[in-house]
Amino acid sequence: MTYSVKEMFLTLQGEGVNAGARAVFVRFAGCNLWTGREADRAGAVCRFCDTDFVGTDGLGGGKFADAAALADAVAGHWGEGAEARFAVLTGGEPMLQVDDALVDALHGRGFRIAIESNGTLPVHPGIDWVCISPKAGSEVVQRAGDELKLVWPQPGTDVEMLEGWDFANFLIQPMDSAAAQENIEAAIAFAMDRPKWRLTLQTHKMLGLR
Ligand SMILES: C[S@@+](CC[C@H](N)C(=O)[O-])C[C@H]1O[C@@H](n2cnc3c(N)ncnc32)[C@H](O)[C@@H]1O
Ligand SMILES: Nc1nc2[nH]cc(C(=O)O)c2c(=O)[nH]1
Ligand code: SF4
Ligand SMILES: [Mg+2]
Repeated sequence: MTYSVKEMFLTLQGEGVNAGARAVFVRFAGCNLWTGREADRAGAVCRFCDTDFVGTDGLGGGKFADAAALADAVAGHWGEGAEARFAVLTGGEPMLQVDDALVDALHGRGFRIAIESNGTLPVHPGIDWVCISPKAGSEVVQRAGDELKLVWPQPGTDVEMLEGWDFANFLIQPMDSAAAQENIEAAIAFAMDRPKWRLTLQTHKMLGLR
């Protein structure tokens, strides 16, 4: 199958338990919770997205004809060295495109695979690190994984229900917006109130990384 990728880049994972890890990011085009067009944002299920995932015109992006071509490009971004190869599949919503062939091709090139998903589609069982970020007003079907990363505040979130899901780590991430400072304070208060959760920050934005 053909994969549509907005952009691809080598950086440090900025968020979550793996923050600080060298990783190739693959940003798939398209999402099922927003078209990506500003005109549609107010009416979307997910209205706070900080990312351009429309089209395939970003740096390192494009249409990849098959899994081998995409995995070769990921390996090219990583460069020499077989140790600790790490790829993060994000978007957009990566589970609209990730399939057996891609998981096998990345594993075949020695990559540990992480995913950033909204959880509305089941995550591929071959993924090595599953990060789910639930969106208020959506139906999350992927209720197990390595980290649940809740962007905060999101009115309408049933926090007690989330706490019953089968995740190894529960993370609270302040929403980046015009109200970023208030949102940081709200996320700190959340973590102070609920010891099961830990604060995570978008460190790449603070460090000037992609
Ligand atoms: C752009 S999304 C792509 C992956 C997937 N669609 C998802 O939502 O998890 C990557 C991560 O950024 C988070 N995110 C998006 N907009 C944000 C914002 N304004 N502030 C903080 N985190 C945000 C998402 O919740 C998700 O954890
Ligand atoms: N450095 C860096 N870390 C990230 N963690 C999650 C990201 C994403 O947009 O999915 C992201 C990103 O875009 N850049
Ligand atoms: S689900 Fe993820 S990619 Fe889609 S609009 Fe929301 S934050 Fe952006
Ligand atoms: Mg991002």
